[in-house]
Parts: sequence; C-alpha cells; structure tokens
Amino acid sequence: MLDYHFQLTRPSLDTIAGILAALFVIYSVSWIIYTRFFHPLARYPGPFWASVSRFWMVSQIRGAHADKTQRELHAHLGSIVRIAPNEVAISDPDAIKTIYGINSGFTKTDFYTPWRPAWCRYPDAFTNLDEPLHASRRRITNSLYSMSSIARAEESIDKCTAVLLEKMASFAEAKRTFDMAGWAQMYAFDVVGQLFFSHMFGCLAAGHDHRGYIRSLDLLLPILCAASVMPTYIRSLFLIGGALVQPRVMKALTSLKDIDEAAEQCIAERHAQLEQGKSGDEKDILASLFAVMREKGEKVDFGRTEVKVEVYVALFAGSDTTAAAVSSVLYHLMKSPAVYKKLTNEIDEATRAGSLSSPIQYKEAAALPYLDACIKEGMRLHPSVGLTLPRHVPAGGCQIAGAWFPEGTRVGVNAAVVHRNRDIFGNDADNFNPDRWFGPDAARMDRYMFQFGGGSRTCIGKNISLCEMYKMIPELLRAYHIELVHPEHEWTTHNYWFNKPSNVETRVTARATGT
Ligand code: HEM
Repeated sequence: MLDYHFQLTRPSLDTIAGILAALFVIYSVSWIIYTRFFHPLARYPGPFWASVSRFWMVSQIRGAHADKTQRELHAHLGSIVRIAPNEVAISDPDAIKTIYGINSGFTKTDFYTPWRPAWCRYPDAFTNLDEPLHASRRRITNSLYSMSSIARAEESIDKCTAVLLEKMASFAEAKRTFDMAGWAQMYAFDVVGQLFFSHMFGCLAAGHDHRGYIRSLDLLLPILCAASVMPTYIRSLFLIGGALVQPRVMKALTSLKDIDEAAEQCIAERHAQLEQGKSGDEKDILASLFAVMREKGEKVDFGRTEVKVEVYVALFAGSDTTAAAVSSVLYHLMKSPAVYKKLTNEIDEATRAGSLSSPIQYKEAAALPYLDACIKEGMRLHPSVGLTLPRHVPAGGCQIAGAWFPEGTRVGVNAAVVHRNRDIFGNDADNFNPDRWFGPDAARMDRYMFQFGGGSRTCIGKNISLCEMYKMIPELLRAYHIELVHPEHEWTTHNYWFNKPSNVETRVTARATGT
C-alpha cells in the first residue's frame, strides 16, 4: 500500500523537466517585461537583445566591429544607447568630462577584472577598481612614465628605428611588399623590450613574431574581451568550461600563461644580478623599477611581484595600442597623397634647415605642426581602444547628456564614436584631414580627444607611445617613400578592446631627397 502511494506521488523525470522549463519561461518572460518596461534604463533606445541580455555585447565582441555598430546606433538612436540591460553608451562629447574628469566619483566596473593577473598582490593600474587604492599605487611608479623620463630613453627608440629602417632598405632593394600593420606591431614590441630591458625581443631582426608574443595576444584578446562583457556569474564557467570543450579558449588561456612567463623571464635575470650585488649599468625602466623597490619598497610595499606586474602590463598594453596608432597614421597618409606630400615637404624642409637631426629627437619632431596634426588625425579617426570605457555612476546618481542616471548604472564613452562627432570635428569628421587642426576650433577639438582615456585613469604609457610615434614616423618618411600596394582596398580591423588593423600591404622605395 505504502509502495503504491509512493509511486503515485513521485514525479517522473519528464515532469521535473517540464516544471523546470515552465519556471525558466516564467523567469525569462518576467525578466524581459522588467528590463523592457520597468528597469531604470527602459526608456533608452537600443537593440532589443541588448536590452534583455548582456549576450548581445558578447556577440558584438565576436563580430569584432563594435566601434562601427556603436557609431551606427548613435547615428540612428541619439546620444544615449542601451547596450546591455544595465549599461548605456553615451556619445555626447561633454560626457567625457562628467564621467572621466578628475574627482568625478565614477569608478571602473568589473569589465576590467578578467584582465588582472591572478598572482598579483595589488591590482595593476589598469584593472584596479578601487580609486583611492589606485591613486596610491599609481603614485609609486608614475614618474617613471613622465615625458622627461621617456625622452631620456630616446636612444632606445632610435636603436629600434635603425633596425626597422635596415629592414625597409632590404624590402626596397628586393622590391618586396609587406604588411605595415604587422611591422608596426613588431616595432612596438621591440621598443617595449629595449625600453624596459635594454634588449629588443628580436621581432624586427627576425622579421617575424620571434617569441610568439603577438600570437599569444591575438589568441587571448577575443576571449578575455568576451569574458569582460559577460555577466559576472558566468565568466568562470565560460573560461573553465570553454577551455575543456573549445580549443580556442584553451589556447587563449595557455597564451595568458605565456605572457606571464615572459614577464617572469624578463625580470628573473636582472633580479638575480641585483641579489648578487651587481648594480648593473642598465638605464632602462626595469632598472628604475628595481631602484623604486630598493629605495622605498618596504615603505610602500613594492616588491618583486609589483615589478613583475608593471612588466606584465607593458607587455600586454604597450604594443597593440601603439602599433594601431602608428598603422592608422601611415595607412591614412598613404590613402591621401596630397597630405602625404605636404608632410614630407615639412620633414624635408626642416631637415634642410637643420632643425631635424639624425636620428630625429622627440622635441624636434613635436615642433613640426603638420606632423603633429597628422598624428592627432590618425588617432582621432582610429583610436587604438575601440570600446566604451565602462564606469559606475557614483552614489547619489548623476546627470549626463541631459539625462539622470541612478547610482550604480554602467555608463561609458567610446573614443571611436566621439571622435567622429560633427559638431566638434566638422562635417567631414569621417575623413582624414589634418588641416582641421589649423582651424579656429583646434583647441576645442583637442579637449574632446579621448584616445588615451581621461582623468586619473589616463593611459600611463601615453608618453612612451607618443615619443615612439613622433620619432619613428618622420624618420621613416624622410628615408623612404611608402605606398599601398592596393590603394583601392580598405584595411581590415578587428576590435577586441584593442582595435587592431591588418592588411596594410605596403611597397617601399628609398628616397633620393630629404636626408
Ligand atoms: C598609442 C598607444 C596607447 C593608447 C592609445 C592607449 C590607450 C589607453 C586608454 C584608452 C586607457 C584608458 C583605459 C580605461 O580607462 O579604461 C589606457 C590605460 C592604460 N594604459 Fe594605455 N594606451 C597606449 C599605450 C600604452 C603603453 C605603451 C602602456 C604601457 C607601457 C600602456 C599602459 C596602460 C595602463 C597601465 C593603463 C591603465 C592606467 C590607469 O588606469 O591608471 N598604454 N591606455
């Protein structure tokens, strides 16, 4: 009898599955009704799927063109677009000051945490979400990245440029074409090596991704970036589960280890030397980092792990970014022969007048107004970071772009959108036109340039990259004529946070004049 009763009440597997499915449907419908009609962001336009799930953003990362999609969305829907249930992208240029200005109170979201190395004791500058902690940690090494410190390292940049120019000579002689974007990245990686460790990584000399760092980053970025825009609770499952079933994810995680080991390798040797009491003659950034550790390490808790974090971040953030900026300038110059001519005239005249030495010094190059305009214009049209930099609205809420956002809302501005604003940059904002920087609005336009982020979270490596660009670009154009093999083709870009160009197939010929 008892058995009979039990059989009557025990639900079958089908029934359980049915109940779970019904609960899932009820939850999903309720969630959609809430996000569409009752959520504080419900009134803002955006794609339907973005308003109900963060997986819309994941699909954008997968597509690798979120910059283009965001520009189109803002063009059709206005200055505030909902890009996730709890997140909006804002294209109003004045939002830059409100969100990213010093003491704005806005804080980084957990978008950044997947990028943090698991072994660090303090979060690195990029992924630190705690503003006071970030300020106190950044103060420890900030001066090493000042323009005066970097300018002292000009010789390192010159060494890399010399190797690059040798390669160009061999390409010119052999009439060999090459992908300028790929060479810009090898150059940027070798500069990080020379500046930080007094030796290049060997990419330029070998003519390929010698140690596999570039491939590691290429494998890693799409996966990390997708994890960053996912709901927090699903990220570990995506990374661990993904690694088990998806070879791409496994390869990406292995690459993370490669970058980690590269950072370790770079400092191990120098640390051992220092342990043995050999002070070393190197005047590189690694030497300065160890000097910080020696002089005030105990006081500010800055040890070997913190030195390694700085190196790790430079390996991660220093090459794709700079290479994208250099590639953009050179690509757009090659696409615009009249601009190219005007720039080479400026470089040649300055050389003849004796105001550009050999190798070109940063200060000399920065004084060339047309070069300055071309570099700005390259970074305006194609900022190296191509997504919104997401922040939480601080306690008490905030008015942005004429709308009120409650505390905790995620908001962000994308340089790739703001830099095309016609009210600021003119009706030809989509075109490469360095002459715009000589008009009466130049100072105003400058205030809205956002390629290095803003406020207390402005890029720490900005001066390294600027120094590289202002020195290398005129040096290259003074010695060689470069042109696109297929000027009618567009380049290819892939936006996984770093918006990386490729397919800039280039031909080079030695110049008879200018030097
Ligand atoms: C043209 C080259 C570069 C561009 C366009 C660029 C762009 C950016 C942007 C937009 C941010 C702000 C991110 C945010 O607020 O979410 C940033 C931050 C950062 N960048 Fe760069 N970057 C470049 C080169 C470098 C280099 C060479 C390094 C290292 C050697 C570097 C290291 C960092 C670090 C550590 C941060 C975080 C700063 C902080 O929050 O305190 N970057 N960069």
